[in-house]
Amino acid sequence: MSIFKIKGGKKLKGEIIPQGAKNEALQIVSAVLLTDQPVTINNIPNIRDVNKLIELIGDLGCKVEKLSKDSYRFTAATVNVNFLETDEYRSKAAALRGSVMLLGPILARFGKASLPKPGGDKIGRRRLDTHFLGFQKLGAKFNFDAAEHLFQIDASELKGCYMLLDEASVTGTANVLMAAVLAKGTTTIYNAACEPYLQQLCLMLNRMGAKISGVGSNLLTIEGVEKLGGTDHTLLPDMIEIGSFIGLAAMTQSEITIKNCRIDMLGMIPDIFKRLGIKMEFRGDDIYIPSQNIYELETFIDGSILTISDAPWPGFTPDLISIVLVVATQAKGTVLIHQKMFESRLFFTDKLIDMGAQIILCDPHRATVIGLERKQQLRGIKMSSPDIRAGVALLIAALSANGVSEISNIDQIDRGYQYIDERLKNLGADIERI
Ligand SMILES: CC(=O)N[C@H]1[C@@H](OP(=O)(O)OP(=O)(O)OC[C@H]2O[C@@H](n3ccc(=O)[nH]c3=O)[C@H](O)[C@@H]2O)O[C@H](CO)[C@@H](O)[C@@H]1O
Ligand SMILES: C=C(OP(=O)(O)O)C(=O)O
Repeated sequence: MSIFKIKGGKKLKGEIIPQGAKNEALQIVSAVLLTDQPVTINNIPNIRDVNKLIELIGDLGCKVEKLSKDSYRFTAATVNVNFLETDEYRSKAAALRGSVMLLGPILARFGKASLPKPGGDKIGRRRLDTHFLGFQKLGAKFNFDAAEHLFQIDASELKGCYMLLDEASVTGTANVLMAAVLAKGTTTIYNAACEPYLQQLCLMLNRMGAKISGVGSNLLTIEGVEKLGGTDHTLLPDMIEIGSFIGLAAMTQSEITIKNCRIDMLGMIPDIFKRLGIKMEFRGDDIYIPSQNIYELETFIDGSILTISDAPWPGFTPDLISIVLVVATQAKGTVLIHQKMFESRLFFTDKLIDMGAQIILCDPHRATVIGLERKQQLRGIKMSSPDIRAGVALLIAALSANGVSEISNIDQIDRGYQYIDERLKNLGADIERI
């Protein structure tokens, strides 16, 4: 497995284009199984998780044509549902969380499916109850084979109904929605996740002939239809990459322009980075971040210490909490970082502490960061990337640090960030894949 070797402390400069969104790609690519007609998807990132899902779709019998470096045409005229029971499927699906979203479309179109435990980051408990309860409400019957660790699902007749999701799960909402578009009658999903990627999925399904209303809200109404047709779809820029690049610019005192950001879809992401004291300008649809020596953390209006926490959309995404935390280590001021959703995403702070950061890990969900205000640079060390976002946070720390760092387990980074070393080199970073 490769390692990133980084010589830190260099200011970077230039323009960077965000990749197509990983977590949107996983929903949208799964949805191609809902129709026997061709679906063309543009702006697909060349990253491990998405490539694996495309491979799985191909293994299931869907015709996959690569039209250009980031466009694919999928035609799922025939699908071999029995492939879901093979060892090959099981080992491939176990490698990525997104594989769980194949279930909704397969149940909707073929009435049966099986599911091994999906993969994804080990960042805390990641329940699938929302998915399963939603399918059950639509009439699916589950059988868990404990010995094989396999769920067998029979959904020969899905019927629309009202459901209140037990939590606003992103992949759970996408999955149940994809099952409901072909169910008989009307389904109402309350407490639906409503982040931009789900909005994109709804818009694409409507273009395919689905009847979904309430897009962008937490109350989706879906009138089931008999059949869906083909469409073209372009993925949004990856908002987590955009946030990561804002953090990178601030931490390394770099002047960076992030191109074509779809700023209208970023929700509160720019505002949260502004609360860290990071200056940025919106130039058309680009975000320009000037080189900044000191950035000062805001306090709350009453003068008390700022807390930054995650919440389901339109709250701040949990996937950027690790990036905010690392950026705060060089800020002026103190901030409490509260990762509410996942209980194992802050343990990487021990590596930042080894690098010289001032952090108190209060409990698995909360860390207080006392900014160094550039009085002291972080120092390069050897470390391993525990999950995708902590991996990038550590990469940002290493790029800002004095001396050489080595980051191992970079598969975790590669699963979500396309050609990251090449793109950072283009900005002037001293990074090598060894
Ligand atoms: C492939 C994909 O798209 N992955 C994203 C997706 O994962 P995923 O869809 O797996 O995450 P969920 O939205 O289900 O939420 C993750 C966990 O947060 C907790 N939870 C969730 C909602 C809620 O209102 N309250 C609550 O406590 C639950 O314990 C849940 O297990 O959404 C997560 C939350 O934005 C992101 O971190 C992941 O990057
Ligand atoms: C946690 C993430 O991904 P996954 O849900 O695929 O593990 C992420 O994208 O930050």
